[in-house]
This record gives sequence, structure tokens and C-alpha cells, in this order.
Amino acid sequence: MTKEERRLRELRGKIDALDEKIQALLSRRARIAQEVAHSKARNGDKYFYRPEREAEVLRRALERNRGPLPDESVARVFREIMSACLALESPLKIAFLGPAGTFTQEAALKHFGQAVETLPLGAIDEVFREVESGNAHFGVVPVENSTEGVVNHTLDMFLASSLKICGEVALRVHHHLLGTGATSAARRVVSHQQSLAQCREWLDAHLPGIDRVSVASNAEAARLAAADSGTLAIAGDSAAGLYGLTILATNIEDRPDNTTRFLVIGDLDTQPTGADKTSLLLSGKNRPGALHRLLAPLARHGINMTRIESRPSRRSIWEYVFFIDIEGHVRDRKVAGVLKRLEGEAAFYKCLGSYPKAVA
Ligand SMILES: C=C(O[C@@H]1C=C(C(=O)O)C=C[C@H]1O)C(=O)O
Repeated sequence: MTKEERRLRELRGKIDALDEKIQALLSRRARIAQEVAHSKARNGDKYFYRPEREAEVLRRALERNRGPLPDESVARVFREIMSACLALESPLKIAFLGPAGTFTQEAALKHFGQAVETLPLGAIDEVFREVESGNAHFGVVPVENSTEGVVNHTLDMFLASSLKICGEVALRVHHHLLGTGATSAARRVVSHQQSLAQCREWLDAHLPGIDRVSVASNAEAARLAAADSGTLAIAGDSAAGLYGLTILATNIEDRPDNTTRFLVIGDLDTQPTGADKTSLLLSGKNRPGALHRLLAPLARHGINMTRIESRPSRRSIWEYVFFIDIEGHVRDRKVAGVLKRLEGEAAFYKCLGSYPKAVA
């Protein structure tokens, strides 16, 4: 045995010893999580799942992280530990905008971990319906992209739905050009309309003059490309794997920080964590300065508004509702006071939920 071989054996011995300890600790952790679940059951709690506690566990893990593993890897490991612990008692059923292989599925697994039952659905309103009927515990839907803006259909669903927002997921979205052959044989490139828009400049530069066709999802695009060598798809890693496609060009999104934000919807009130957001649906009274009047209490009390979108109210023409995200939780005293004023000023007011800010 050479000196290097001896060294390798020694290092592997150390890893084996550590793995044994990690595994013993994991089992101990899982048993304690089971006790927590039994205590919640005795307490009559509807869910064992606690988004605010999970956010706290992840944030602590990231605060402790001194490398060499990147934050993203540390968060993923802890996410899976919690997911497996929770599934011991009652695996969650998660509905999402499918089919399998979409970025929404990636977001759902990033948030809940792999130890869940997944229910891919064909449309955003089906996700709302399945959660409302209790057929799924929670749902995951896209709400906005950093390059292409808002997903209107998701916002419109909240007008009539009784579901609350229980969490948010931020996912870095990397698009690849996929196909079965070379790009020279391509007649058309297909993808979800948002993805085509997120790669517009790349397509102009590299595939000018080739038809761009929008389809229902990135996964559907991958399926079409797998069936026809003249069709290229723009989709992510999971769709490439699922349909056995070759990656012809990687990370073709125009902006390297391209991120999509997803919402977790369900029938659960979360507790404050100290780093929360609250989403509101409002409309002003029909008079001059209505929006200014509506938002003035936020500014006066130093509450940060992170987003505002306006959408037709769907009740009468030229009447609009505003979707507003603020920092803080409805149970924070300052926020509660300001929301009371805001509610008094609004013609229509609905709190869509307070939830922990996305972690990692
Ligand atoms: C163990 C608990 O229940 C679940 C499992 C968690 C975990 O494994 O850390 C965290 C929150 C809950 O989703 C808890 O509430 O502490």
C-alpha cells in the first residue's frame, strides 16, 4: 500500500465514524419529532406541519454555517431532514401547477422536501380547488418572475378563494435549450410563454428566424421536443432528465439572477417569526387620491411595502383592486394597528395571510 493509499483509508475511516454519529443523531432527532407530533395530536392540532418553525430551523442552520458547504446545500440538507421527520407521522399531500418536471414542482420540493406526496395539476385554479376541497393539504402556485413580472391568474384566484398564503418560495430559474439532435435541424422552439420571454435576447442572438411557439408548460415543451427532432424546448434540469433530452445550451436566461416567486396556499394561520411578510387585497373608495389615502398609514408608521400590483376587480369596469405585500406579521402590534386604519379607509379589504419570508 502506498503512502497516499494509507492516507485515503485513514480519511475514509474518519468519514465512516462521523456518518455513524450523524445517523445516531438523526434517529434521535426523528424520535423527538415524533413526540412533538403526538403532543400536537393530544392538543387537537389540525396539522403537524409548522411553516414558522421550519423557517426558524433553516435560518438557524444558515446562521451557523461557516462553510465549506454553501448556504443552499445546508438549507437543502436540513429541509430534507425536516421533511423526513414530518412524514413519519403524516406525509403531506402537495398540489402544484404541473405536469411533473415544471419549475413549480421544483419549488414545491424545495419548500416541503422530497418526503411528500405530490399532486401535479393542469391549471392554477385546479390547485386552488383541490386544496379548498381538502384533497390536498397545501398548494404551490407561481406568482411573479423577476424578469417577466406577475402571474395574473394566481392573483385573480385570491379574489374569490378563502385560502390563505402560508409561505413563499424563491427559486433561481435556469433555462436550458433541449433537444434530441443538433440545433441546425430545428424548425421551431417551444416553451411556456414566460420562459420564451425570459430568454428573448438569447434566442434573438442564437436562433434568429426560428419560430417560437408558446405551450402550456415547460414540461409539455420538453415532451414535444422528445417526440420530434425538429422541435427544441426551453426548460429546466428536471424536465430534461424526465424526458431524456440532450442539453444543447445551458443557462440561456437573459438575466443571471432570474428568479421566480411561488406562494404556498392552504388553510393554516402561521405564527410570527420576526422575518415575515403579509399580503393584502384592497380597493380604494372611488374618489380623488384614494390610493394615496389608502397607503399613507403604511408610510407614516414606517412599514415597508415590498410590492404592489393592480388588477381589474371583475365587478365593474375600470374598477381596480390592489395586491400589496408588506413586511411584518398581522400579529405584530405595529402592523395590526396600521392594518386597522387601512381597513377603515378601504372600500374592500382582505388579508391573504402572513407568512415567513422565503429562506435561501
Ligand atoms: C417537530 C416539529 O414538527 C414539524 C417538524 C419539524 C422539524 O423536523 O424540525 C418542524 C416543524 C414541523 O413542521 C415541530 O413543530 O417542532
